Amino acid sequence: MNGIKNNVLIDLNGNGYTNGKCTNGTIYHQDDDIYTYDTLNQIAKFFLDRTKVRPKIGIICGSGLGAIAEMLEDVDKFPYSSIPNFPVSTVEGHAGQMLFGYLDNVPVMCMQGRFHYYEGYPLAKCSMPIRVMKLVGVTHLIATNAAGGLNPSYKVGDIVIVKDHINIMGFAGNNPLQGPNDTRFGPRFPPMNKAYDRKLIEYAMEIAEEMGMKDEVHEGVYTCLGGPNYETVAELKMLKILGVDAVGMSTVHEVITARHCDITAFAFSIITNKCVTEYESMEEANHDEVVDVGKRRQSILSVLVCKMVTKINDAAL
Ligand SMILES: O=P(O)(O)O[C@H]1O[C@H](CO)[C@@H](O)[C@H]1O
Ligand SMILES: Nc1nc2[nH]cnc2c(=O)[nH]1
Repeated sequence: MNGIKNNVLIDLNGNGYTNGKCTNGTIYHQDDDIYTYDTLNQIAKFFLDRTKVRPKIGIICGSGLGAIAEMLEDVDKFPYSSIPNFPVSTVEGHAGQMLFGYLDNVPVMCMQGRFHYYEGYPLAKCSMPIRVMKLVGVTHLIATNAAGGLNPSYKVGDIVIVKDHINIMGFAGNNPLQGPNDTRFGPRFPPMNKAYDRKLIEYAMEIAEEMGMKDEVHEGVYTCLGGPNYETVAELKMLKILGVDAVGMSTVHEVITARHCDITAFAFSIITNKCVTEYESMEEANHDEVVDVGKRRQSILSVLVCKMVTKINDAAL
């Protein structure tokens, strides 16, 4: 059971949360959505006190892609509900736990479940785990997501290596960096023209070629809408004109937050559905299909993530 019931947020474990308190009496959350440096440092310390793993790479598993986390070895697991001041996952396909462990002997931390704006969390709260990653020593982010394929050449199951994004929510004045800027994380006005690391994109394309997947892997432009509804035909036609290839409801605010604090960012989408751009079409996007396609492709994506982790580590980027 998860969702919102009688104004109480219910997490995937059935715990209820109201006014920042878990209804079993434990206080899990602060009462507001401001994540100060001190609060984030406390969360980082919570992890560092409980695991010996000192991660260099942070991974975020998208919808239906939780198996990526299952490749980790010597794992320490922290359900989000056990972490002080941490939000909880309320979406199907997002287990809601932080894992620390090793991928091919490389120390990593992995979010098995992310936070979305449509769950009721402000963007800064959705992306605050990135700052926690920074504080525990992460230098590289690998963000994965499920997305609708707007580029007509994309097929369901294809992989899109994100080469750039369009921050549509930012156009409307909504940005995870809004509010007072803490220069311990980064500058007030961070550049974003090199948001997605070019070297990592090239590595990913090389890996795709080695894996014989060249035809299923593309470089593309991703955008994040607020959700939770999927797009209208007119909205998709507009996004196409803007140059968008893949449409989702995540990742952009995570990457902005990562780049602000100088974490190198890499992201890819699994195309879980084709965006419907014709009124005559009988197809409709639905989350069950999104999660199913993610699950079907997660073993190949896990290999891709694993090879990227090794490459980042070997190249000491
Ligand atoms: O971006 P991830 O978390 O992979 O999930 C995507 O899939 C869900 C919609 O089916 C939305 O949450 C969208 O953002
Ligand atoms: N916004 C959006 N998010 C998605 N996540 C998976 N598919 C889609 C889609 O078609 N649109």
